[in-house]
Amino acid sequence: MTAATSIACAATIGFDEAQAIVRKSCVPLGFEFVPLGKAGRRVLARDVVAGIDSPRRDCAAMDGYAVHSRDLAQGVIRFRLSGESGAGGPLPVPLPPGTAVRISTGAPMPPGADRVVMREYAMIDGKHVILTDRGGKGHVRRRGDDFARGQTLLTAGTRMDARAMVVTAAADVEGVTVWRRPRVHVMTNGDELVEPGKAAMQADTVPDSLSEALTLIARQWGGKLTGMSRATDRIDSLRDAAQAALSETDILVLAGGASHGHRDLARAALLPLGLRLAFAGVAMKPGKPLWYGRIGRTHILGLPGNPTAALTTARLFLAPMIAAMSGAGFASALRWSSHASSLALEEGGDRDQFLCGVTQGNTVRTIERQQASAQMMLAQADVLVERRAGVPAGPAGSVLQCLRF
Ligand SMILES: Nc1nc2c(c(=O)[nH]1)N[C@H]1C(S)=C(S)[C@@H](COP(=O)(O)OP(=O)(O)OC[C@H]3O[C@@H](n4cnc5c(N)ncnc54)[C@H](O)[C@@H]3O)O[C@H]1N2
Ligand code: MOO
Repeated sequence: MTAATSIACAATIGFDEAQAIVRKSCVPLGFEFVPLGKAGRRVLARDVVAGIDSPRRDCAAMDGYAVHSRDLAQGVIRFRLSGESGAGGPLPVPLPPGTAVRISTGAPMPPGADRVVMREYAMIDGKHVILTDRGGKGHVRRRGDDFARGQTLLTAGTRMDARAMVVTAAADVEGVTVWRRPRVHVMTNGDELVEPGKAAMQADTVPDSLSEALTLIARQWGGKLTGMSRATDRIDSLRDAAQAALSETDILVLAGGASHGHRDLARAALLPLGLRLAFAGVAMKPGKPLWYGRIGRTHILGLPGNPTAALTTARLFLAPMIAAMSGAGFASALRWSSHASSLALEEGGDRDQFLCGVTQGNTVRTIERQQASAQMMLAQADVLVERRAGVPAGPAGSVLQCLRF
């Protein structure tokens, strides 16, 4: 973290500088061993190494009959049936020449047999089978064909998705070493806020539309929610809620009370708890009041209360913070992609702008009336569109950088 600024002289810094400060400050938290059943979506801190060969023995790739290819080459078509090999069954005995064994996909090949004839090319004739396929394919999977014991199958940094889960289980590995998940506490504040569903009954209240959304973002990016609280616009309410959360929290996210009003007290309330501010105010739109600091080891991210501003800054700061602290890397949450604008673009303003956009194939349309306080446009937007400060106006078709929202 750069030299802490006091609340009184908090300065506005650039968007890139703000991201760089947060990025530098957020490192993985340490690792733990978890069983596979608890490893979903976690990030590997150690490679996954195969504990066995796969397949474990030479085995059939098709249902049919295992034979010596030499017999087929010599023109034998009528084979004496000498038993069966099934996956998970007893190991087959060596196959005498001129005989065939009925075999299932995945079952071990009898020693000596090197060819499977698919059952579609077989006709049973009493205790014999007539095999008519002379084609080139052996239909045998060799031991270790897919992977061999001791081979590295997944490297540290991989997120455990369903595909990684298949590979790990196939490697006969019962658990994995993963990065610890950052514990996140989401705190909103505002005297007007009530639980969704309770506003219609109380005049002048506003449904708290951020608590559940921020919780979801925290979970989506690999955080572990340890608490939610809703404070009023009073210093002691904010301070007490923060203090109660601090001991079991790696990231405390506060929404609201970030700006300059006489009731915007989030930073002031946390100063007595030892808040060291890194920045307060970022030259971005929306999100100007965004602030960040630390209390001891806990990261404190202060989001503006305006809902679209809160969600935009959460996507651009909270998501990569969690990704970095959970081992996936800050940049893994910031994969921008190019889309052609379907509209002509105005010149960029004096702050870096992040607009709500709607993609359609390779094109993107920025939503017309953008407001930090808006909420309905979030129902349509699927990306944030970057418009840097001062960029020149551009015609439709101009390429824009977009981030899945
Ligand atoms: N004099 C100035 N006023 C404002 C400035 C400024 O620079 N100078 N900045 C504006 C900007 S930009 C933003 S963004 C807002 C953000 O202000 P706060 O972070 O202090 O947010 P609040 O005042 O607490 O709330 C603003 C607005 O959002 C609603 N809100 C807050 N939390 C929630 C929630 N959990 N669910 C739903 N809605 C929420 C709140 O009711 C207010 O309407 O400040 C400008 N002002
Ligand atoms: O910066 Mo505010 O987030 O525009 O409304």
